[in-house]
Amino acid sequence: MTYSLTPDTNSARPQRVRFLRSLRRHPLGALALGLLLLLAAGAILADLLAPYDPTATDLGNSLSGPTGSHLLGTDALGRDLLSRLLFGARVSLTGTAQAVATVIAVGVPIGLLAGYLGGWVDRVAGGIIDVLLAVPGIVMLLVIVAIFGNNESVAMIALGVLGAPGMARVVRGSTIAVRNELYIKAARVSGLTTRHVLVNHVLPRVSGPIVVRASLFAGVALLVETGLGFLGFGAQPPDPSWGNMVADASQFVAIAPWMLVPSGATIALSILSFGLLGDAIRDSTAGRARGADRVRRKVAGDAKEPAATPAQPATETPDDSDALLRVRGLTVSVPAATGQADIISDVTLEIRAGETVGLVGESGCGKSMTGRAILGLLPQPVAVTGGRILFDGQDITKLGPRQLQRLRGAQIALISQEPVASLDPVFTVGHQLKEVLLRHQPGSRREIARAAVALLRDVNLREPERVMRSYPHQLSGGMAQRVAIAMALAGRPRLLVADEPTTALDVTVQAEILGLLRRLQRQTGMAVLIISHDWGVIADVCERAYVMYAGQVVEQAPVLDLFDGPRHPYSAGLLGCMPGRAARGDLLPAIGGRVPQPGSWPTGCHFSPRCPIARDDCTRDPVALNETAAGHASRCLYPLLVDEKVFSHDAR
Ligand SMILES: Nc1ncnc2c1ncn2[C@@H]1O[C@H](COP(=O)(O)OP(=O)(O)OP(=O)(O)O)[C@@H](O)[C@H]1O
Repeated sequence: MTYSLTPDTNSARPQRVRFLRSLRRHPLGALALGLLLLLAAGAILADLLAPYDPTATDLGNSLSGPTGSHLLGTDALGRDLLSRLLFGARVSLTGTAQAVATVIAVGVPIGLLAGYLGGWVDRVAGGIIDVLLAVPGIVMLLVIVAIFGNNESVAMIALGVLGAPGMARVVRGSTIAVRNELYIKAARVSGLTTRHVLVNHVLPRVSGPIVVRASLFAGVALLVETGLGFLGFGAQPPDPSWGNMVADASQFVAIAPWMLVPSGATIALSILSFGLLGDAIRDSTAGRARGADRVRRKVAGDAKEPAATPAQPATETPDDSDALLRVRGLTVSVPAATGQADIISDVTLEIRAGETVGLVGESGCGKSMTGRAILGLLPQPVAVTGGRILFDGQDITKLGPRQLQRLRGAQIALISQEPVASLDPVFTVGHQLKEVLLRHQPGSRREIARAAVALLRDVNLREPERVMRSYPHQLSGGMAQRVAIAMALAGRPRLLVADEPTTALDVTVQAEILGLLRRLQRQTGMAVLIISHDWGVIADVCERAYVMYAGQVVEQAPVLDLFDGPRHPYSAGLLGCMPGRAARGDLLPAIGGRVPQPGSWPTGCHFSPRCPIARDDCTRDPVALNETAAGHASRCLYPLLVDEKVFSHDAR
């Protein structure tokens, strides 16, 4: 069944209302908009409003100032200046509109694609922009006018093309900023096409700078149009344009200076109005951006550290033969001065269908990069440089962008630690949820809306209909995370990657979200990879866990085995740092030092410089991940020397 949903106009309306309201704080902007609308209306209704034929001469009444019958006076041939001004507006404003439309049509797509896609597209766009910027604009325009006779439309379109690099640069810069926002990544992960994400999510966010730039460019275009008219190009006498009216007036400026006032003042006021309007729009969009930042800061500021919760029984370690996801020897690198630096190295892990597996470690160990590699979402210039990621037998590292897009959302989905930031602030929850549902399942408008409400109910959101109508900033952190989970589930994924899903939430909400994930995992049978630095989260929901340190998996085991008997000093150290595991009255132990940066990993065991039981041979050769018991492996040469007391608070 095919159908289309009518766009959610709710989201556009508040923006318009906000802009109109903000004009109240910018009386000059409002005045400018009013004047421009008046001029446009005058041009459109010139046939009705003009008191005289603009070309009709009356030699007995030439060069008169303002009179009762000629409100703005007459020119040297006795033609009515008001009528000529109204008809001339058609020529001048049409030329301006042509240039502005061209600057938008050429500059915006180039800027969007360059900013969003980056890489070679950005480089090619940069080259085109540089070439266009090197062209001397006015000379080019005169050449074009000379070639195309007096076809002013061609000249104004050419002006638009010459102005496009400026627009492209503004759009590119704004797009790069928006591209890194979490909700754009979330939209990509949910399987939406690049075109859809660009048009529906990026474009609305960069529309402010586009309108500002277009408004300022309109002033320039009007100046150029009237300049061409003044030089005798474009509309030819007796037809009026504002430019040729100025040219006519300049011949009689000594004997009839008034004649210059109507056309000159109209041009000056119009250019000024475009500038003032641009300023007003800029102020209004800057206010909106500040508002969005405040919401984001509030969410981040409200975040509290989660607390530990009791462990659940672990299951047996699965064998890898039927694993849904098999990561084998994965290496991810970034270009560096010395060639390339590995960010993660030789990571091997697996997750079976229906299993919940944890990936735990300090900040900077490479957990998120592992998750992103699984989703095919590594940020440029980071890239997979070794190993395989087999999802249901298919190597993800070999897939092209389109195939990856089909996989994301439908097969593998993501939820992140910043739920509000992962939703587009411009659209209602309902709009975004329906958009993702529509991507994954056909259905009538009514069916999709019903499915969206059902999904929100599934994630325990009370009053789902009200939530559908809400904007992201109207949701609490917990509600936003439930919405993000609903969106991730919309494509019925077989694997869910949850990157720190509860870090930004307070303790009570964290427990609710973990409970929800457990229930959904049981109901849907999907596999879940939970990335966290918090053992409490791992213990609460995971059956097995992988401990990462400096880009490597250093230990893997069922969660209970890890808690009972870690076999790597790093895991032991991390577990020992948990407040709940220290003896009453004791200072908390700590692991001295820091995680080494990619490119400066030590030879041999990466953890050796911080390890209290390290020996000489630990720093000699790379250490392999060896099985210490069934389903339990450690990258340590002395796993049996490890116990939780290898660290003390003195290590600080
Ligand atoms: N875009 C990037 N380009 C180059 N290096 C990066 C980039 N993003 C992250 N890194 C580096 O990769 C390493 C691993 O980062 P990653 O985000 O995977 O760590 P993490 O364990 O998930 O930590 P956190 O919990 O803080 O996100 C870090 O040393 C980081 O500096």
